[in-house]
Amino acid sequence: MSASQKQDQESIKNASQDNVLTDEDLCRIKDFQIGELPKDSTYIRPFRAIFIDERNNNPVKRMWDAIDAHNSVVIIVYNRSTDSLVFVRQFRPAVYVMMSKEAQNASFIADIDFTKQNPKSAITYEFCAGIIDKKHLSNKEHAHVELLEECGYSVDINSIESVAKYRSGIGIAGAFQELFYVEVTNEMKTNAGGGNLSEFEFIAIHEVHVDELYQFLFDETKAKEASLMFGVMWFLHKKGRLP
Ligand SMILES: Nc1ncnc2c1ncn2[C@@H]1O[C@H](COP(=O)(O)OP(=O)(O)O[C@H]2O[C@H](CO)[C@@H](O)[C@H](O)[C@H]2O)[C@@H](O)[C@H]1O
Repeated sequence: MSASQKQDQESIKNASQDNVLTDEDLCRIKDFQIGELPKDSTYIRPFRAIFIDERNNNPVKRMWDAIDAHNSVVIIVYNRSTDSLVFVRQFRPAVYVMMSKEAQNASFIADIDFTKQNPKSAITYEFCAGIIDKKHLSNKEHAHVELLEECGYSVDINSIESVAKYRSGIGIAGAFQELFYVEVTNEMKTNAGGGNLSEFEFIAIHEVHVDELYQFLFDETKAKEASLMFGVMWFLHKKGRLP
């Protein structure tokens, strides 16, 4: 490793510890390419469902292409000390690919010229979240671990409440997701958060004051997931803070 690479790594590590990651820190992306998905991917397995549809007593053989993806937990984190919701930000390769495809009006992802697209636009705004990948842990325990790992808050697990259970990506994935809610204070922060470096997670914390949440939701320059839109609306309604 060169001296400048070492310096880069050191500055990223320090920024992560202080939790003052800039957009440049979050996406130092080079040589972005599209590769083949291996059949034994740990994260997603595409498949074709084949079945007989008997509607109108007229049996037809049908198929549906889909993905076997992990179930997940998502946590709405309200910081009472700052009257804000705590979000995480990270570079999302899938969002980058789709944004680039749209920007270049490309028919296929293989046609995208990634040298023309700034990866910063694919730094998303998300609730703290994680895949359910440990059979010995409950969904709430997964949420408890993610809150400490990504946001740095150590809370009593009993203070985490379940809000809703639903399916995500019903057209192609249908994966289960459980949404939780927890309240924290600055005193509960025991580490800088930022994610699990051994999993290459590299996450910035971003708080949005409750008075600005509604506007934040409809700011189309900030990439977000539908579950975040639902979770924020639920929170504003519950707290009587809808504008
Ligand atoms: N497809 C993939 N390819 C390669 N590596 C992968 C991968 N998915 C996960 N990983 C690896 O696993 C690590 C941990 O992932 P998490 O459990 O934090 O889920 P993630 O935040 O990606 O998605 C969570 O947050 C988002 C946003 O809320 C939800 O959509 C999602 O359902 C939920 O699991 C990642 O840092 C990465 O190293």
